[in-house]
Amino acid sequence: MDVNINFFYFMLENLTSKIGNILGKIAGKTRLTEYDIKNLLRDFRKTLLDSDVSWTVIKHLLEKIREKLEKIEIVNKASPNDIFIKIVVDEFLDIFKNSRLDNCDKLFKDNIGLSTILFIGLQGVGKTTSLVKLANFIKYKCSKSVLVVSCDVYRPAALEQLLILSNKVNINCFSDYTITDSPLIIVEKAIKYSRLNNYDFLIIDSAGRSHIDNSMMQEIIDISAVSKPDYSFLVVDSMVGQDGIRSADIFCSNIKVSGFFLTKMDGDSKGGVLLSLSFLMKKPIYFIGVGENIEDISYFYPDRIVSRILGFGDLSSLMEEINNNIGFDKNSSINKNSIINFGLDEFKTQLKYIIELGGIEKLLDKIPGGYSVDKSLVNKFDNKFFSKMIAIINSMTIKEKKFPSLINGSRKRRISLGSGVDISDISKMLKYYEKMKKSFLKVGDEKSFLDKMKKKIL
Ligand SMILES: Nc1nc2c(ncn2[C@@H]2O[C@H](COP(=O)(O)OP(=O)(O)OP(=O)(O)O)[C@@H](O)[C@H]2O)c(=O)[nH]1
Repeated sequence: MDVNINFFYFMLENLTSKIGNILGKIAGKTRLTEYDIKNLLRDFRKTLLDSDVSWTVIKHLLEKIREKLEKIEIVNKASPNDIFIKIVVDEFLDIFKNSRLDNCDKLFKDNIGLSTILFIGLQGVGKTTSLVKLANFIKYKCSKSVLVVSCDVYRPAALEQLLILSNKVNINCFSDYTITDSPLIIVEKAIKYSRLNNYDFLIIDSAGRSHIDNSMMQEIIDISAVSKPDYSFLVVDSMVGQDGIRSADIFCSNIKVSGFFLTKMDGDSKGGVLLSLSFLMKKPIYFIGVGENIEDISYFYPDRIVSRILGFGDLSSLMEEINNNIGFDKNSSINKNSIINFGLDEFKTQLKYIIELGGIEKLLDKIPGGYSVDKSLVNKFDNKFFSKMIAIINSMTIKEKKFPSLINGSRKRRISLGSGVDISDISKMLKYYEKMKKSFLKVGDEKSFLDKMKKKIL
């Protein structure tokens, strides 16, 4: 198990995080001059802009951070780096203070009678998928009965999509209405049906439009008036940047939105939209969507998003995923013996982990600075590449796997025949293995900035 930690250190070793670059400029200083602060904030502004944080939020943050930096006397062992990070993280977490809803399943577990939840949002943001994700969450995690209904009368495919998705996870979908029924009639019928059948939750999918217009808004206001939702979740696509903020503003000024469901957080989203939404709308983020599957729903953990925005990656989620998928203990320490005994069988296990965790691209997405890694480099290390290396190792004898230095030309020819790969690939694989082992040993000794940051985050 210890080897796993070293493996991730190996991944971190050659990467630089955005914040790491900024802090590099003040490393070793005992105090910050006015000039340092000016430069620090200028670089930091760029980091925030790159992370899709809106200008109003940036201005607020820079002001607060400047104030604190100017006031702070650097005492004892605290370095300007540590102080700067602490101030920034505190400010970010302050913006997310409404969103610390770790126990929001309690909200659903504690309901009495019928509760209604309304899903609203623009077309294609992931409304229907998120609605079924939440229905599934409430049914299976909170042990409550759930009915879903679509009142999108404009697109027959909308009902069909909801039916298909909800059937997949055995969630009941209300469809006892005619095509001439208006959205309000459908909602009234669904509420009546839910009450008669003692459902705990009714989740309503409203029609999405490509842009907000008056008739759409009026329809949602009317649905909201009829269904009197206990929660109205505005679904926002985290990839859309500032457009998401503008539409959220219009929704929030017209109807009572309880909070947000941010989708597609598994994509290239840099997290800034969440910060902007939280600051500008002053409403909590309840859930995030982290994939296309129904199980891909997560509570919103502010600290994880903060580390993503700052370019530290999403190490906590990554470690949790590893834990869930392969029983990895994040508290285990680096053990030199396990690195020294790191043979090709252990190497194969690491390769399998990468495949199980969704490939190198998914991993990079969550480690510090990972998103900034050259994509063409990432493409070279796709799952095909890892599977090829596994096939090579599978064609080796036990002795060869333990003592790879035994693998000479004739052994390579035999392995090449057995695994169906070129001899050059075997040499490449052995080189890669040696490099990884060396890095493990080296990183095991180092206390680099990223090592320290990793500990702070985990
Ligand atoms: N990667 C990823 N894809 C998602 C996520 N949530 C939804 N999607 C995808 O986004 C696309 C649109 O999702 P829908 O649920 O149809 O979106 P919608 O808002 O209901 O769309 P309309 O019904 O047209 O208004 C689908 O391909 C979903 O699989 C997510 O968290 N991650």
